[in-house]
Amino acid sequence: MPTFGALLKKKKTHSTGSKDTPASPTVAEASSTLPSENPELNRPAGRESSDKAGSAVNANTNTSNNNNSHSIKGTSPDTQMNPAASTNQQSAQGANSSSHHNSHHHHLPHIGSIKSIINPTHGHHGTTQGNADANYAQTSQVQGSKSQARQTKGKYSLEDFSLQRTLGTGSFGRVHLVQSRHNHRFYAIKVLKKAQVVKMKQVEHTNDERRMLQRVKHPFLITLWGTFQDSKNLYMVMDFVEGGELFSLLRKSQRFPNPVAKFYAAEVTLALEYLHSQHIIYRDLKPENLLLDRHGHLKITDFGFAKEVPDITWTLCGTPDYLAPEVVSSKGYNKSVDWWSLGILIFEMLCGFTPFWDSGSPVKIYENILRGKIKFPPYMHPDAVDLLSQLITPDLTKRLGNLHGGPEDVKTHPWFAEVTWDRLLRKDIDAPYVPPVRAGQGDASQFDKYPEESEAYGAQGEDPYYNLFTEF
Ligand SMILES: Nc1ncnc2c1ncn2[C@@H]1O[C@H](COP(=O)(O)OP(=O)(O)OP(=O)(O)O)[C@@H](O)[C@H]1O
Repeated sequence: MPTFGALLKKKKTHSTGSKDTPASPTVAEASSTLPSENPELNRPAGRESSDKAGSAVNANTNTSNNNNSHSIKGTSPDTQMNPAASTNQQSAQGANSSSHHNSHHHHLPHIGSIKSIINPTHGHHGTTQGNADANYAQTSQVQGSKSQARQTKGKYSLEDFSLQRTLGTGSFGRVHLVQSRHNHRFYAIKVLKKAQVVKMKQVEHTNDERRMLQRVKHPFLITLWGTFQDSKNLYMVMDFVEGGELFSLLRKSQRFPNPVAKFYAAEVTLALEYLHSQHIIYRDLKPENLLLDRHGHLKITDFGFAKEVPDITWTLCGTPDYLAPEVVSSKGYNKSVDWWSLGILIFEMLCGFTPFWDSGSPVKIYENILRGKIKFPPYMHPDAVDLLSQLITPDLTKRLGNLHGGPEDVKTHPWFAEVTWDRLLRKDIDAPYVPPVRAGQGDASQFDKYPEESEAYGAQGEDPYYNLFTEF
């Protein structure tokens, strides 16, 4: 078993660049906006893009242990409000972190005292947003892949926001907490340096990220409100997911009790089911990319590797620990890779380390993946062992999720027996851990602190990459 210290570091995303097979024509730019979007601010502006992934989440329902008291009439206290919309003002206190969250701190958060998190009898006080999600859930099943894309291109500009602290950094830039100058709500803006994106051959992935995020709408996926760009950077405006990364919670907890892991795994399963129904493979599942909203529900962030793939693709990308053997050995692959990664995620949540981890060396990890031997610790529930054996299996004809029954096979596995899937989708089940955040205040205390950069955004000037990010 790896030492705990070695595991505190975040896992790096890897990519060989954009070599995917040509995906089917991407969804056309939206012809209509969502009803909640405010058309006020449709500026013909530049574009921005973002790349790579990190982790951020956001959520929108009240649960019985929700301590938020900040509802604005008629809306969820959460986000789901167009940054440009002028609405009732919330207190515009500057965001800011007070208590820095120390990821090396080993105290256990209050997740041990979970009520039966999967038990539907606990639960629920849906807010407006929660109901909106529920409505969505119902209609989405019917509509299948006919979802409407939000209009995101060139929708905002830097002047619409006041920039606050850095929430996280990635390979191409950083993510900032920002406050809308219009509705005074808080958002997260991912800033990507174009030069860095180009240098790392991630132009196609960055454009894909924007396109995929624009398309998706699901309770457990981050919402992208808009994108823009200046001569140096691409910008993506997203919900601010206040509760921090699942990664931090997991490292503090060392490992999750069986029902806690089950709760998070179930929410991820629903998100994967949805993405796959849209013919999108996610390809970068890991706790670093799962954010907790203020109520403790998950939001998957970082669509830097998400791809529309009707059939198969070949790119080597993702994070070594989580790669399926067919990716490592450069065979064509499909959505089955996400089910493999779900297995790795569940393993990591239950054990505190990934099954193929090996002194942090990607090459050794790849060897272990191809060898395919997993040691399940004795404390792992037999149902979990059975599920993981079926997810983390190199044989694509045997991998759960990739069989005839599709995601249903995963959802009906005995390990998930107590999960009431429809209620979970409505966020009608209390999360096992509610992050201690001051809701709606731009409270970034759940995020690590990062040194701020002095270079100002919004530079005018020549843009050598003007033709590469036209969708932003
Ligand atoms: N919507 C959000 N709300 C709150 N925090 C966020 C949000 N999006 C991202 N973050 C924070 O910023 C970090 C970096 O974001 P992200 O992973 O998307 O960037 P990246 O450039 O893709 O990173 P990487 O190179 O690791 O893939 C995340 O780990 C998370 O902590």
